Amino acid sequence: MNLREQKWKELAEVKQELAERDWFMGTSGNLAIRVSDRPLQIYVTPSGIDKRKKGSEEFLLVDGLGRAVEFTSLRPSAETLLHLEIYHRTAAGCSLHVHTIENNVISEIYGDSGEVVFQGQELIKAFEKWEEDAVLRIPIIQNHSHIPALAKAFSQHIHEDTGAVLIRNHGITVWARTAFQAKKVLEASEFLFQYQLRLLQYQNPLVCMDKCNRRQGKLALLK
Ligand SMILES: CSC[C@@H](O)[C@@H](O)C(=O)COP(=O)(O)O
Ligand SMILES: [Zn+2]
Repeated sequence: MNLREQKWKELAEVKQELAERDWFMGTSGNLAIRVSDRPLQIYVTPSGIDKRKKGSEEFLLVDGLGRAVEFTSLRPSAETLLHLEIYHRTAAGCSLHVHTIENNVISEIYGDSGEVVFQGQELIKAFEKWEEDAVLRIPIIQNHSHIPALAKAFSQHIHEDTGAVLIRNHGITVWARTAFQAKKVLEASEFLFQYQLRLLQYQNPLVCMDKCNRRQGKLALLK
């Protein structure tokens, strides 16, 4: 198996696992893997397709500017520029983007603070943070519809070979050295989001109800 085939297989396997988790609702999500460095080439998912589908059109090869390297009728993911920011700035080998209810709700609850912070959670170790009092900060950026603006805002938070950024009411993008590690970071992030939401529900049921009632009150006033 040559390098390209190997990278294709690696990304296809992760894609299959994320599909089994139902993390590609409504054609959302996009994935990429580094194939070569000089010149930079990555496999990325095509735009607008159902990422649960398997076959010969799961990925296309693009260059460092996001242009298809070989003749194809497929369009690269609309968010290819975000993936490229990662590969230009770090030694990451794989990047994954998914929309889930949990990552969207967390991004809305903590969006005004610009980050969601975790501490004292075992799964922080998935981010290569091993100290007992380690703090994990996941930045939350605005969801600009202009992709170059989104990519610029996103790039401000790419500092290491492993990382994660939430895009408010949109989804999460994670990256790491290998496809396996990127999947690990993604799963750990989603675990932490689910935990945090469950905790908030138990700790603040009255606050939740109050907010809900106020919102309903507002809606009633609008009618
Ligand atoms: C189906 S709307 C979601 C898209 O706007 C986008 O956010 C997304 O994740 C998938 O875009 P794509 O161009 O298919 O890679
Ligand atoms: Zn998206």
